[in-house]
Amino acid sequence: MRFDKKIEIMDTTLRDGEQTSGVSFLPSEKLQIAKLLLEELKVDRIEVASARVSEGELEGVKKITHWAAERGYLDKVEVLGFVDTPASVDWLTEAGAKVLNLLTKGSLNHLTHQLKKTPEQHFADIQKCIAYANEKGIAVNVYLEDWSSGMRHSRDYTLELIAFLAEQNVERIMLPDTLGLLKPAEVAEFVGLVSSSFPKVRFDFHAHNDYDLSVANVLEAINHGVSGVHSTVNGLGERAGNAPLESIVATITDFTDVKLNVQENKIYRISKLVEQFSGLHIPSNKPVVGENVFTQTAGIHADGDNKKNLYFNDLLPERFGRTRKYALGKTSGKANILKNLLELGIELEPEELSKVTQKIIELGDRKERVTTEDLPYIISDVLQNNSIKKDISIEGYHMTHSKGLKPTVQLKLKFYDQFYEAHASGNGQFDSFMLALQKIYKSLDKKLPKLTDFSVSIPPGGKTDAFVETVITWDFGRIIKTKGLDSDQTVAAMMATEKMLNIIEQINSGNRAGQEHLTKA
Ligand SMILES: CC(=O)SCCNC(=O)CCNC(=O)[C@H](O)C(C)(C)COP(=O)(O)OP(=O)(O)OC[C@H]1O[C@@H](n2cnc3c(N)ncnc32)[C@H](O)[C@@H]1OP(=O)(O)O
Repeated sequence: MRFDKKIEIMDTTLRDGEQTSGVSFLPSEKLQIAKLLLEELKVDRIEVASARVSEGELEGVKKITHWAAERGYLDKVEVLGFVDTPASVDWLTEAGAKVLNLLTKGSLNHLTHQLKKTPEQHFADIQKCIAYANEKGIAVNVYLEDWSSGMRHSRDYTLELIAFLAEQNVERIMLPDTLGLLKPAEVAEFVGLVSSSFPKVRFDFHAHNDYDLSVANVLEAINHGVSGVHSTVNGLGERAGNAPLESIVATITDFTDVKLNVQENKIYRISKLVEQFSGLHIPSNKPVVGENVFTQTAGIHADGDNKKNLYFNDLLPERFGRTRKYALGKTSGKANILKNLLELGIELEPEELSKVTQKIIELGDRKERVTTEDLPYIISDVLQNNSIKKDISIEGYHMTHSKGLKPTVQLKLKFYDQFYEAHASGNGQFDSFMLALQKIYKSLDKKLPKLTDFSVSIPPGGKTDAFVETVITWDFGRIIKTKGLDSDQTVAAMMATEKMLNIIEQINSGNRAGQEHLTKA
């Protein structure tokens, strides 16, 4: 069954989302999130707090209601409150809020064991609370807490409560799967039953994700008659969280005929803001907002995309303010690398492209992570290496760096067919390495050039796991510059030094390839 009607999204990141263990938003952060949710993303309503929680919470709600009143959004800002007349309603009044989401007990189990009241007493308390809220100019929606268990185990009570509320001055009845225990088939049955039994009532469905079924359950609830669903950004919420806003927007848009007000292209921005304020990192494979979910890794996929976007589905990244990426690693073929080169505006000859591909595969085998930003460094490294003969190589090293002790390096060098080892300690690891190298060169009756400049750079973006490029300028009467590339700065410098040793060796033996690396002094 499908309903071609409008569905409201009520986002509760600021109330249920904040019930995530360890998450607490500052009042100013709550205001920023509220503004983004209502003004940019354009969700229909937001729930911003539970009543009575704390002074800080009161301050946060006041900030939001003050702003919402100026913008004409007060009826979209909701606060959860309890059946505790007059406390919660008075709290809302002080906070300037105009919509109470009243938490009633939707299962006999919760009513009997937590409130220790009879249904008659509870209904009378609810009636009193609604009347008091209305007297204060506050509209009321009603949560039936633990509604899902109620429908399973105390259905008569739960339906009686709905029938009672249908006669009260309430805007909506909200059906929470408080413990996240429903299967989609049960959502279909329970929502179908209440919406057909009470056709005039507007129902919201509130999913939890304990069995990872929140999104499927939201779709079932929509298909069986609710007029609103609840979400949180990044699926924040107690235990396994609530239905993630980003996923329900994508699935409702693609799998139902329902039209939402939400602006999909703002989803990523708010997801990152909530990630930052909550301190909870978004898993990289989280649908829609995870770092990797629009990244193709396999060479075959990039090839298919080059030919006819063969590996696209309806979840186009641009819908959510994102872009498709092609990862670089051991499963990259040339097609993946071409995609990245295109982005950077770099063109390579076919032979150069093969060499760069080979290098990226090698790095991938060593578990090194390569990004688009690393690519120019890798290209330059591969192309320089390519023209250098390797008569001299660093075969092994052991470096120490400890507090209170001088750094040391044990170095093993291959000079043509012979192996040499030396140990040295200096001012830093690279200095120790150079001193050890000097010892070996001295024993060979050879001199090292003077190091005249040393620069280190990383690709833009400031990642600590980025490749480091070290460029060293050497003076041996003539000037040469060599580069090294590695995720470790000292190793990058050692690689640049190894190149220098080979270039000088080639120049001294009259090899033209070596001459190419000379710089005019
Ligand atoms: C579905 C949900 O996620 S509901 C989320 C509800 N929100 C919150 O719980 C917000 C955070 N909670 C709090 O800050 C506090 O629990 C407060 C301020 C609400 C209450 O604090 P306290 O007065 O210290 O009570 P405490 O937390 O120990 O116990 C809860 C009390 O509320 C009662 N209660 C539980 N549900 C309800 C309800 N729907 N309406 C009224 N009272 C209720 C309990 O019976 C208990 O009362 P008792 O001590 O007389 O037995």
